[in-house]
Amino acid sequence: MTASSATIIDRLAGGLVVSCQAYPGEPMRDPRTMAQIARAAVIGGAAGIRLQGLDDIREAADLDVPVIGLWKDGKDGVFITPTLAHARAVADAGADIVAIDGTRRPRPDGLTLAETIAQLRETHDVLVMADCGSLQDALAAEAAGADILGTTLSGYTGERPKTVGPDLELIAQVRAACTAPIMAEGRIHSPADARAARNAGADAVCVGTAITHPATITSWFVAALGEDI
Ligand SMILES: CC(=O)N[C@H](C=O)[C@@H](O)[C@H](O)[C@H](O)COP(=O)(O)O
Repeated sequence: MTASSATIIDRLAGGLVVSCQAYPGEPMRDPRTMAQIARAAVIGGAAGIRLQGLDDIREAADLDVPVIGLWKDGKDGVFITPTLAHARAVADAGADIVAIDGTRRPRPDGLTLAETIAQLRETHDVLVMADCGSLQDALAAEAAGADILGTTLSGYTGERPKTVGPDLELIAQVRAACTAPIMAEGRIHSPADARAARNAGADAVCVGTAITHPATITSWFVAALGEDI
């Protein structure tokens, strides 16, 4: 790890990363809008920002916090920065950390996770966050050379139940078995959830929907108003 890589990890330690993503067809799906939300999150104290899509990453070039970039291609199976080519493009767009699918599933380009990380490092000086779905994924991702282990895909790959809040059990399992920094991510919907994720052993916490997806947040309130008391 280079000195600058260590600095980036240090800057995220103990902090909140805000994931700013809008989905295809949604009104806020616009790189400028996502960059504005990212800047607002930084004003609020975000230690890092997670952005999806090459244009969104480029648009946020002026942020002075580390940017975790990814490129979602597809909706099923391996779709988070699924190939080496996607990973290189995310790095070229300016991400400090490239988030890639960190599961043990076959990748579309036929490379293993270890080969992907090694070949990315031959061309780019970037950190790699492995988006994992289970302890087995995290162990394999650490062995493959990932710099950060994310719990991003817990509940989405069939190996773990989709918990109502964050998968605290998985965070604790990864803490006990791995030494790489852990990013708790996925269904962290409140400050209390974020604190619980840290208490379970996460080094940093990434929140998306509960901060940056107003359609979902609105639906939570609407559902609550529709409940009988
Ligand atoms: C599973 C998947 O595709 N996760 C994506 C990864 O980038 C995003 O859709 C999530 O919003 C992000 O992980 C943050 O999680 P949450 O929005 O639950 O705070």
